[in-house]
Amino acid sequence: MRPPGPLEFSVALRGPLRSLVRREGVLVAGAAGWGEFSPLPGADPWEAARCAAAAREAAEEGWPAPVRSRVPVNATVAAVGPEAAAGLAKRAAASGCLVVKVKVAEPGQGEADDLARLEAVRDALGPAGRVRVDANGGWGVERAVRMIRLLDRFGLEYVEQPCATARELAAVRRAVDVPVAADESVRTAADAARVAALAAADVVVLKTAPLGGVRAGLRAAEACGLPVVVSSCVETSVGLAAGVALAAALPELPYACGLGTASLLAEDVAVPPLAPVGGYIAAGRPVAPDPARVAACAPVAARRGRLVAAWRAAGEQAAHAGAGR
Ligand SMILES: O=C(O)CCC(=O)c1ccccc1C(=O)O
Ligand SMILES: [Mg+2]
Repeated sequence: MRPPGPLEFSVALRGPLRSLVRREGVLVAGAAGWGEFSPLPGADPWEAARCAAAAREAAEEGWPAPVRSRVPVNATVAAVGPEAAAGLAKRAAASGCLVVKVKVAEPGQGEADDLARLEAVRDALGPAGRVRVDANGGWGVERAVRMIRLLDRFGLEYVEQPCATARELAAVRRAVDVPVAADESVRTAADAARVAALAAADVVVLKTAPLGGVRAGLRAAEACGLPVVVSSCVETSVGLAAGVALAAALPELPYACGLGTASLLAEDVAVPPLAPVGGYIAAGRPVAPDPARVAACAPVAARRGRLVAAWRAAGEQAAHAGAGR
């Protein structure tokens, strides 16, 4: 039987994560299963090509064998007010997830907002909880050093992408005791090696879609020789399965992964969603879209066809560039 053609989806987030309010893309089927193509808004054509390569790998090739049966995950808290942040952290803890990543350095907010949010999350989790922060490159070096020292009152597991560039990350890392994680600074295996060569990070965050797939993620981990955290781009459960496959195949996995993001979407294409139970996502569960859910997640009529066209263009670009290979 011929696999169904690419299926378009458009789903809102329950609340904004930075400027991200909606995720759109296509689900593609192949001999190995299902892949998701959903580059983040603002992805350049090369990144979109790597996203297409990741989707093609998922659909056509499948993934390397897992070396663990389950993947620990963190909960993700957007730059919301302290009451809302405490509520989310309590829900995470009650579900068995004691690691929470908190967004900081939100444009338009100040130090007091970050401090209040961190205090609320720390109080909600209690001493057994672990808290990490993600600035998405929003601080300069001086501000980062100052904020990291202030926020470390609440005990930071690490600080993700405090500044925009790898050189700035290195300067921050020399000045603070809190481990530094590189996210936006790593979109290729070469980037991962450069972060390591610059001593810019203690931890590298890897995302399967912008890297070009699970195998590309394994190569990036090897290229840097640093501990890695696998994180999502807030994909549907089909895309999250690739992140789980990477996390499950890595030789070492010392940190909880940012893959517990199905709950950030208002709707999903799979039943049940690929969500954590007791703080872990089971590895190796094949995820296929549910036809009724896909129909419910279809883009409005006026926008149909646009996402398939983007997928085809990115696929051609990937074939030329050898993305993900
Ligand atoms: O890592 C997590 O906890 C969730 C994923 C996340 O934060 C994220 C989601 C979409 C785009 C960027 C990011 C990011 O880590 O910066
Ligand atoms: Mg990040």
